[in-house]
Amino acid sequence: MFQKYRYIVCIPNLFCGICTNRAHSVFSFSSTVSNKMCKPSVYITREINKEALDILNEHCEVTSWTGLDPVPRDELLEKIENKNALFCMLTDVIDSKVLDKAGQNLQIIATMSVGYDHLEIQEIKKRNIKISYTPDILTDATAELAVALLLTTSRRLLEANEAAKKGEWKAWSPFWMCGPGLQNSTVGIVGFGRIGQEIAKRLKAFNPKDIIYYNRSEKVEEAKQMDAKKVSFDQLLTESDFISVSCSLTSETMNLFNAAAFKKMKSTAVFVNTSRGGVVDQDALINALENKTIWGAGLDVMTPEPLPLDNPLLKLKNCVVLPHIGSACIETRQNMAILCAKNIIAALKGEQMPSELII
Ligand SMILES: O=C(O)[C@H](O)CO
Repeated sequence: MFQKYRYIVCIPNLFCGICTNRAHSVFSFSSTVSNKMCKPSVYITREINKEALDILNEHCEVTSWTGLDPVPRDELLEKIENKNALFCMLTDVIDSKVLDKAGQNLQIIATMSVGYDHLEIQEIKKRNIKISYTPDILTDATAELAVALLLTTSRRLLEANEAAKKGEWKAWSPFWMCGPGLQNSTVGIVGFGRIGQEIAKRLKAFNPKDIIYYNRSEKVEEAKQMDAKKVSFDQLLTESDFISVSCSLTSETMNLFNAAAFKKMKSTAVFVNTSRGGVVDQDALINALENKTIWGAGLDVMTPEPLPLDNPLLKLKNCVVLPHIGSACIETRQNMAILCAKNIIAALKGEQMPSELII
């Protein structure tokens, strides 16, 4: 689309309908007057795969942060100025300060994540900036990780591996390294969206007695396949042997798992969180694990991330901590970046984005 307009000049402070820059005005000239190509600008907050970058480079002027760590705040505030598009990660807080710095040219914020609690949605909407995210393509990878984490926690895989390495494995022993099994258990899923349903589907293969879920709305059709039943939050807490959390972080789910919630759980319960750390009151969880109010926890997400090395969660034997790797399958992450790039190009062309966040 952009190539059509080969000879254009941008004059600041007026409106450009071609390069999509709100602060430019476009005049078409004959080739003898000017051959300056005006491309929209994109800032990427991390290094991404070549396939995704190629899509962007074809149509846009791309600048990126190439450090291994997340882009420093000051760098982001400097580089976002006058950009047309922002390709960001869940590690980047996009608030009014960033948006003010970006100015009126910013048209699309594409986050390479399904979660969007790092975006100040109201501020973004107020400025008529579009938002895209990456649902669906990471569902299988995240569900797979949730199941792996549940089994790692319940069957004490890390503890057992460490014992073997440390020479604590003296002989096969009848009750050593035992943990709760899924067979005949009750599995509770909190947040029965795409990821929650896929977790339930996978866990069904382990022959639990019941699968129950807690969700704002009832998912009658979706639940049929795994014979899952909607229950109240309290019922899920009291009846579940395994609780897997896959809801998004909102004002309603913030600290949903507090001291009162852990108290209602079975002392044999295994708690697994692959959504966001904010859904858990972490001090209450530490207490519950230390006092054996619950049996164990597997966490892919926590507060803050990364977890400081002196955090008690890292010292507890009944807690497995992973560094937020839910969607970390090679192909999944590549596809997430490609989807972000496609969303940006579509938004800049004024076309429908493949995965716009509409809330
Ligand atoms: O929000 C997301 O995309 C996930 O947390 C990434 O693993």
